[in-house]
Amino acid sequence: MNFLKLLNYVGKLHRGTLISVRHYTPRRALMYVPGDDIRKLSKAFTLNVDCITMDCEDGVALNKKETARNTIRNILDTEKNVVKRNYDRAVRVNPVTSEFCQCDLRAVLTAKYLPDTILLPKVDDKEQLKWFLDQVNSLIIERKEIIDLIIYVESAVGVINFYDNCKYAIELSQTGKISLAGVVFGSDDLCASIGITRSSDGAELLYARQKIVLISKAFNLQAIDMVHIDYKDLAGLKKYAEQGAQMGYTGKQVIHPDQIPIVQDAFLPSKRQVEWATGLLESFQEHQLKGKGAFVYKGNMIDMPTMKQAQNVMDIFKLTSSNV
Ligand SMILES: CC(=O)SCCNC(=O)CCNC(=O)[C@H](O)C(C)(C)COP(=O)(O)OP(=O)(O)OC[C@H]1O[C@@H](n2cnc3c(N)ncnc32)[C@H](O)[C@@H]1OP(=O)(O)O
Ligand SMILES: CC(=O)C(=O)O
Ligand SMILES: [Mg+2]
Repeated sequence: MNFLKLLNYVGKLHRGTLISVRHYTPRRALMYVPGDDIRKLSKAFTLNVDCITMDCEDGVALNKKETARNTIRNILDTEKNVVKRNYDRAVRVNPVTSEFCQCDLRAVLTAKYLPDTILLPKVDDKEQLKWFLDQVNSLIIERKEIIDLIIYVESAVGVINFYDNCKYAIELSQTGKISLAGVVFGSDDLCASIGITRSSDGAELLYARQKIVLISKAFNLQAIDMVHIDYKDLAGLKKYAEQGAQMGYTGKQVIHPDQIPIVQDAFLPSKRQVEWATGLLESFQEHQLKGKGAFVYKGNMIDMPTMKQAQNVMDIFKLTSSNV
């Protein structure tokens, strides 16, 4: 059996943990750019980054909210950066509970070219999602495009309601023009919501960090890990990025260009991992044909669950390597 047939075969045995939605947009690094900062916006579009998030929310001062949404609208109205690009063009609007959300949505969703993705911060409950999805669907009802939605978990209430919120957003998005694709862990707002003081090892965030990735994967959603605000600490960033990838996160938020390559490397399986997975899958198939469910590969006992882990590595590699 050749390798492609083998992959199809194991694919039938195990549909990867990742994404059963209509398409997969890699978002290893999701980079914020304040929507009112033209210099940074221009620079962002020259960078090799999976996702550029033009921000209307917390990276923008209260007295610059209008400037930010108008600047983003202008960018969306121009053809530049629309074709021949391999980045996700996203907008983070203000939360539903703010006075700005409706104006942000109107500005962004009546533009000549729609963003690929809308990020909705501070999602606490189903009522907020209902209001938001009604607004979006009414604004883009006549448009051909379908937009990805990414929601934020960043409050005590948001963490508690997270499962129900995901379920509800998926139900609602099945009938509309916006489709839930992922979740962002907003660790800084969560610290503020709970009264957390950050430590160097992040132990105080572990429960929420694990709960968010667990529930996201239960719904086949992308999970995007926390921001590393000490943006000059690239060693610390690498450690947290690799840890997030090990935990099952599919990407991480970044705030500075220097953070991009470290994060994008961490969320793409390495050559060594791909070789390990490829060899394991081949060996698994050979042993299956010989009637052996458990065997030894590189010193470890392998059976079906390890084969599925190897398949995950290959799934992530195939889904994200298109952007490399
Ligand atoms: C918790 C949250 O909500 S996180 C999301 C909200 N926060 C943000 O969006 C912050 C985004 N980041 C930033 O604004 C900036 O990186 C800061 C304020 C942290 C540091 O900014 P600076 O002091 O300008 O950084 P620095 O001088 O190292 O920048 C180097 C170059 O990268 C550019 N740059 C820095 N950050 C960004 C960015 N996020 N996007 C695009 N370009 C950027 C700078 O403009 C500069 O380019 P230039 O020399 O051509 O002007
Ligand atoms: C990224 C973000 O919004 C937060 O950490 O609160
Ligand atoms: Mg936040």
